[in-house]
Formats: sequence, C-alpha cells, structure tokens
Amino acid sequence: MTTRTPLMAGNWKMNLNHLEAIAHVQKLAFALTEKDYEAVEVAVLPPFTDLRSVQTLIDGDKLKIKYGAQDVSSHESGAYTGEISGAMLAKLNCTYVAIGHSERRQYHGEDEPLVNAKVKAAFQHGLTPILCVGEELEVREAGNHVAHTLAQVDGALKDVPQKDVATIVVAYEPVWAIGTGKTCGEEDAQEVCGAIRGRIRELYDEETAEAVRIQYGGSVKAGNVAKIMAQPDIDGALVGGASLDAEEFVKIVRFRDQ
Ligand SMILES: O=C(CO)COP(=O)(O)O
Repeated sequence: MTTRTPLMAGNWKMNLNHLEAIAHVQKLAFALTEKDYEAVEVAVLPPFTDLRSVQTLIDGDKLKIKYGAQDVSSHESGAYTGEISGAMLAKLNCTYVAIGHSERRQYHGEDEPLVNAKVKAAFQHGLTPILCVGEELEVREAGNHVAHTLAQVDGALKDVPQKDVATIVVAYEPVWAIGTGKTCGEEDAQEVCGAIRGRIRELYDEETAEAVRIQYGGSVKAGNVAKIMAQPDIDGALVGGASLDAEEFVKIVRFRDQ
C-alpha cells in the first residue's frame, strides 16, 4: 500500500496580481480545514510578483498552504536579465518550483538540457521540483506518448542523485489536454504515470520509485478529479484554470467527496 500524500497544486500561470493573490489565498485558507490538510498537501504556484505577498500571508498566519514558483533560472546569479534564481525563491521560503512546463518548452524554447540544469538548480537550493512532462497531440496520435514522456524524464533526471529524486514531484501533463477541456482518460493517464514510475524504478530503485509523487495535469476539475485520483500511480493534480476559482479548487482538494 502506498503512503504517498496526495499533492494538489494550483498553477496560476500568468493570472492574479499580488492583491488578487492575497484575496485568493485568503479564500482558500478560510475554506480549508485541518481535516483537508491532514489528507492532502495543498500548494499554489503564483507568478513571481505575487510570491512575497503570498509568503507574508502564509507565514504570518501560519497557514498550511505550501507555495512555490512556476520557473527558476538554471544560473546562480549575475548578468541574466529577467531571470529569478533558486536562491531568491529559497529566501522566500518557497517549497516547490514547476520546471519544464509545456508552455515554457513551447514558447521559451526550453529543452531537456535546460530542464535538467533547472532541476539541479532547484535541488541545490532545497526547492522541490514539480517536473512537468507530456506529449503533444501528434505524438499521442502516432502512439509514441509513453516513449516521448519517458525520454523527457530521462533527460530531466540526468546525473540527478537518488536522494534528490526520491523527493521530486513529476507532473504528467499531455499538452493536448491543457486548457482545452479535453481530459486524458483516467486509464490513459495511468498508463503514462505508471510508466514514469517504472522508469524511475529502472533508473534508481524500488524505494525511490515508490516515494516519488506523480501528478496528472490537464483540464482537471471537481467533476473529473475523483476518477483520476483513483488510479494507482496518480498522486495528485497540477491544476491550471480550475485553480483560479477558490471554491472549485477546494472541491478538487476534497476529491474524495466528489
Ligand atoms: O497546465 C496545466 C497545469 O500546469 C493544466 O492547465 P488546465 O488545468 O487549465 O488545463
């Protein structure tokens, strides 16, 4: 039996300014109860400009909501205009950082070596990567979705030590299911998430594979989360659009009641 704690993370993407962020986290904090936090880990990934406000609210009121960023630089510091370092995120007490989201791969040319460097940069600063992987529609239609996704996992974890990998979160997000309303069927999602765990077992060992949490992401809503979470290798959801609606996100956290 698995002892992995489910992780429900809201990827806000480029939405909510710092004032809206405060209001949103307050709504979540008001609705979530001790019982929720015992059963599920809840995290938000706001834009960089919101992080200080979110930190002040969460730390100040000792809220049990975790938070993190949507990206991190592969560089330590210096002349990298527009970049945000792992050290800066660690200083704001971030727990998580999303790395290699398909929108970064697609619009910012992030490739495997860069994703790998970002994963290492995150670990160097005690941040837990939420490593995002997943295939485009053409790849799925050609039947290459498992091989494609596993190649992304291999590339991202190259030379990453076992003790670090045991703490990582992998988010399987088929690109064609993101923001489209098309969810991957739960059995199709399980096929890939199971293969990801299998690959970690091959690359490392059983214990590491069992420790890693694997999320599904792509049009997750209160209405479909329970079926997704019933799959043996799915340990949470990375939620985009639906995480911007506090009531809906709380329902997703309470997936067992849906
Ligand atoms: O990309 C996603 C989360 O990182 C998924 O976005 P949606 O939930 O809006 O489909």
